[in-house]
Amino acid sequence: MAASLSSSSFIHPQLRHIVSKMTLFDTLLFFVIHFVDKLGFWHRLPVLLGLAYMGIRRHLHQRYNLLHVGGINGQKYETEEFSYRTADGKCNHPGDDIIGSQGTFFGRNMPPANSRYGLLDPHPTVVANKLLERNKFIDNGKQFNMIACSWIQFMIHDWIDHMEDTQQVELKAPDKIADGCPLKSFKFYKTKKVSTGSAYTKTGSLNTRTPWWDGSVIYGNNDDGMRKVRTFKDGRLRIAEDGLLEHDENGIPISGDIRNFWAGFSLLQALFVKEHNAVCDMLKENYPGFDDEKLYRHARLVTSAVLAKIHTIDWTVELLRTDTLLAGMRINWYGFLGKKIKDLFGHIGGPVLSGLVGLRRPRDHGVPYSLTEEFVSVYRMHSLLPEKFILRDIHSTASEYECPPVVEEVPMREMAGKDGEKRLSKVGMEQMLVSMGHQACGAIKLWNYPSWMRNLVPHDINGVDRPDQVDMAAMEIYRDRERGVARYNEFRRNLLMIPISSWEDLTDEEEVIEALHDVYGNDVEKLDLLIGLHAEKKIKGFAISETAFFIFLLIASRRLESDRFFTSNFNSRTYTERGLDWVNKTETLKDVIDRHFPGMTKKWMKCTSAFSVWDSEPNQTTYIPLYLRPAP
Ligand code: HEM
Repeated sequence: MAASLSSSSFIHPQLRHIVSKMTLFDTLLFFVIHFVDKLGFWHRLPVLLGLAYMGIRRHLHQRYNLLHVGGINGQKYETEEFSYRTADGKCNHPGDDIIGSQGTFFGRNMPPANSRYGLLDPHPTVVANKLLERNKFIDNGKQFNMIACSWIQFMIHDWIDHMEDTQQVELKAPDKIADGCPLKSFKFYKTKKVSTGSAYTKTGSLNTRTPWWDGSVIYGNNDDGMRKVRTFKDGRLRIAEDGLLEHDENGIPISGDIRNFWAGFSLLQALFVKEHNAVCDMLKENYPGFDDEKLYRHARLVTSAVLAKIHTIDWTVELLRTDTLLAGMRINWYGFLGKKIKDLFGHIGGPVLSGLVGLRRPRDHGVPYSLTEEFVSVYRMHSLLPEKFILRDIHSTASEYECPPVVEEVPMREMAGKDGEKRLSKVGMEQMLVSMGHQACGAIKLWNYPSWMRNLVPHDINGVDRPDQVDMAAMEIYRDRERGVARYNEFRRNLLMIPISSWEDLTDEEEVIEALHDVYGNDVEKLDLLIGLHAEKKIKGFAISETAFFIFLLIASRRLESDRFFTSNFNSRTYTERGLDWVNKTETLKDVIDRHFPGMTKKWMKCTSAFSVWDSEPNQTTYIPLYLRPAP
């Protein structure tokens, strides 16, 4: 029955072979989303129907888009003995101590690319020059500010980084375009390929960060990293007198992850060190018997949960600004019944009614937790970064909510690395935060890749400048191909999306169609993933493409539901009564800013979320309950 359904002419011919592997029930569910996709309107459905569409899609992705890479080598352990987040991410999965720890494989959301194209076809520098190179900075309007841009780098540095090989590769721009390239040739380390023992992918790559949402960006990814950042007194982390990160004798910040740091990123690290230390103080006051270790462990649990919560119900909601996504993200945390019911009765009735957080058992859908190659690729969002950072005067007499006057426009290169740290220490945390709040970040579009990143000094894992500059735009194209990430159309098919058959299916912009034609001819299969994600017509309110969103839909939930500390151990026994209370009472980044800088948002922030441009209008009150809202 399922086989005959999958050969139905209703299904796009290029999706039939994928659907033929589904169960009858899933084939029927696929029919529903495929029907809606053909009409192209899921995002215009009323909230409840939009949620149903997303629910079905997520279910199908959980069944067909989670692939484990590598063996399962871990040991059983006593979960009771490890009721805290370990330094290297071990001992989180209840049945296997290694899953999700530092140095484990990136998983996959689809088999490695089945591409007939070579690593240099078309040459990455040609793609970078003709399709990515920024002509004129395009911003994101009022939707997303520089705090939002730094936030996602902050999260990336919590979750993912590829282990490098010791061998380098050199990319040389072809003669015909070399003059237009900031670097005519450049060298970088290959991604390290490790044999996996898996049938469908002989080699894979390793994640040097712990993929759990465990705050490793401030706590480090292993024992050494953790020791560097702790004071070993009262659970607290190291922080300088001025509230910023401390630095080593070479001027490199001391924090959990310091690769490719810049002022906005290290500011967020400092803010969450403050948060951690404030949690320690609160715990110490309430539980005077706790020693340094106990205070540290509990404060880490609480702070990591605050990070995850802000990302889920504040950052993502601004990234994907629609009522359906607002409802969806709140359901992920609080469930359909909402915060009030959950606060009153606890987690009742399963993931839909009460959310993923607090589930009785972690759920990995039969595939051990990891973050995936495809997840890394859809988070290639360097176009969020502007050319200049706009520093503002917070001592001006501008009245409430007015945009404070500009003091200086600083080239982003000077805000990065050690120079950026010096700037930040002169400016101070408050001026930096208010300035970031008032500046829109870049839009994820073609021809908007930061030009200063096309000859960038990258850092090694210790935050030290590398001798070879790189053209990041070209390198990103190379990286996806090198790692066997499917090109755009294959990627869509694997995500059960309707593939494009002409450039006109991707975009209405004439200029873009012409440029795509110039680089890829008529061959839509050749289109690189990064370019497709940047060129795709966006859903109203979405700062990212729909294709990227479907990976998020799957992985954002997975980061919560697979983690013991967000599910079976999200309780007062593990977090303490007061610790859990702290998480429950913190809803947004604004709450954290208000805690550490009282008065700042009152004076400078007019909008609702600290991630939108601060002088923009607050969200309008609407009296229609969220779930009953009509189509946008
Ligand atoms: C000043 C800010 C930033 C700098 C200097 C920077 C620099 C870099 C560098 C040098 C790499 C390694 C490239 C490679 O070897 O393949 C990288 C990787 C990456 N960056 Fe950034 N980046 C910045 C901000 C951001 C932001 C805002 C995002 C937004 C999501 C982001 C997302 C990523 C991702 C997803 C990777 C791939 C990681 C991996 O290969 O595992 N970065 N970045």
